[in-house]
Amino acid sequence: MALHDRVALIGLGLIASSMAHAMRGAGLCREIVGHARSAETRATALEIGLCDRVCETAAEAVEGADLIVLAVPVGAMGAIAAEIAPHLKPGATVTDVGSVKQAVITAVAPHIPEGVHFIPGHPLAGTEHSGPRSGFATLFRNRWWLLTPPEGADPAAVARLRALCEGMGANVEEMDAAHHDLVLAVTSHTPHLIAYTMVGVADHLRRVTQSEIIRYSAAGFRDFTRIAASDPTMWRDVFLTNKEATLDILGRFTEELFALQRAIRLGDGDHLFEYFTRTRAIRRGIIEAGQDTAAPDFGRAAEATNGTGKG
Ligand SMILES: NC(=O)c1ccc[n+]([C@@H]2O[C@H](COP(=O)([O-])OP(=O)(O)OC[C@H]3O[C@@H](n4cnc5c(N)ncnc54)[C@H](O)[C@@H]3O)[C@@H](O)[C@H]2O)c1
Ligand SMILES: O=C(O)C(=O)C[C@]1(C(=O)O)C=C[C@@H](O)C=C1
Repeated sequence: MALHDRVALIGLGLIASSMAHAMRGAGLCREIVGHARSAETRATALEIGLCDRVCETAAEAVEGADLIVLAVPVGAMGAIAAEIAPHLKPGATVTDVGSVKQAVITAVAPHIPEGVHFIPGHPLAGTEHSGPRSGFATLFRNRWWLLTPPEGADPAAVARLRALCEGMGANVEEMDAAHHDLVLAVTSHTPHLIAYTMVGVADHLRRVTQSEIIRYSAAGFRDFTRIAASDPTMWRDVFLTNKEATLDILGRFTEELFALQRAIRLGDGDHLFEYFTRTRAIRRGIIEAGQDTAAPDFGRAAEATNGTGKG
């Protein structure tokens, strides 16, 4: 079931390499051409069989491709789009996998020539690892893949991309890019910032307590360290480009944190108990819905901000 004959992967890290494995495994394309900036990554991609061919430039890689996947950090998307634009085949589809959507659209869309489809996307799946060796075929299985097609996008091109994502095991949902950025600020971006901060706090303490932080690391903190080991370039770009929504959610987070801090100081056990009971119910609800690994609750996130995106 080859949905696209030739797929060009621009950037050969965790997401692109997982796509290569998944597309190959399911026979979703005939040929995979790849490009990465470094010669070392290109050599690795060939050595482990990620791509049929690798090219030194992105422009070369997209020549004749039916589907082009931009799988580089969000801040690098615009420059890549400018470079590949003159080389895109009429009728081809360009998508991306960036964690932020509005900024990618602003950076990429102006470069896409008439007759080429641009359908932004974001798989809600990942790990703290990066690079061409970190990918695996099942990464997207039972996870969401959000598409944010612009108004008037070609339905056939959207359907083909949707089928590709589904062929890799993902559940596809379409949504507006601004809504995407708000939802992800709640479910992914702010949680990452909190993890980075907590590990930073522990790092400062480590200087006081020597190796105790490492030695007595409990499960909760270990989970934070996994998240905080994620790629610094990728996450720098996420916060720089999803600034407004992240600051909105961070403001709400800070208010709630202060309320909990106050309850602790005042010995207000009822407040703490009620709060923790509510959060436990949310976790249980997610598990009962069978979505413990995959799904943010899009409806609830919108409601929490009055559905306006501004709160
Ligand atoms: N890691 C995750 O959990 C995850 C999940 C979903 C989406 N994403 C998004 O997918 C994209 C790729 O992330 P990844 O985890 O595969 O990253 P990665 O670090 O594993 O790979 C990134 C690739 O982009 C290349 N690259 C970096 N800067 C570049 C530049 N300036 N110009 C050209 N190429 C450049 C790197 O050489 C590498 O090949 C990002 O936009 C990220 O936001 C990541
Ligand atoms: O599991 C992880 O390591 C992730 O952080 C993956 C995760 C997420 O927050 O869920 C991170 C960023 C992406 O854009 C999508 C998925």
